[in-house]
Amino acid sequence: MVIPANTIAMVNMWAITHDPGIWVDPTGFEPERLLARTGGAEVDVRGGDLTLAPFGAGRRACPGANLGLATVSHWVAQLVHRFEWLPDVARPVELSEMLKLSCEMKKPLCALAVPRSGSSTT
Ligand code: HEM
Repeated sequence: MVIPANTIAMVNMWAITHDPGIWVDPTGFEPERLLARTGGAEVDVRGGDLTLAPFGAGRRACPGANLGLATVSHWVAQLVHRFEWLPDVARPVELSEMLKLSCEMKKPLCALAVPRSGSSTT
């Protein structure tokens, strides 16, 4: 195969992360599949394992990966700790996807965040 000069080539991460040859039930929402302690796979998300590379890999991999992992974990922990999350009946969760430059949710994810009693929201 000849790839013409100046072609912009992109890795199809969606196809890799939905490959049934790698993932059991690839479209199922099972975050625990990535936790070794719950029987999931031990995946190096920092680019050492191309079955899942949210920060890219190789020379141009994300230099902010460690900061990203620390801050996102912190935000999620704070949001779960400080709020109770309830479904928004007017806007139910719909997991359909839409392919743009990256894969996005077709409909925005909406939920009601209710401060937990005794928890300061500042
Ligand atoms: C969860 C958070 C983050 C995710 C998922 C993410 C993901 C990515 C991805 C996929 C790339 C492209 C890698 C490639 O081309 O192979 C990238 C590049 C990059 N990221 Fe991040 N990133 C995150 C946080 C950050 C943070 C916190 C910083 C800076 C403080 C940062 C700075 C950069 C820079 C400068 C590049 C370009 C690297 C280059 O082209 O050489 N990222 N990121």
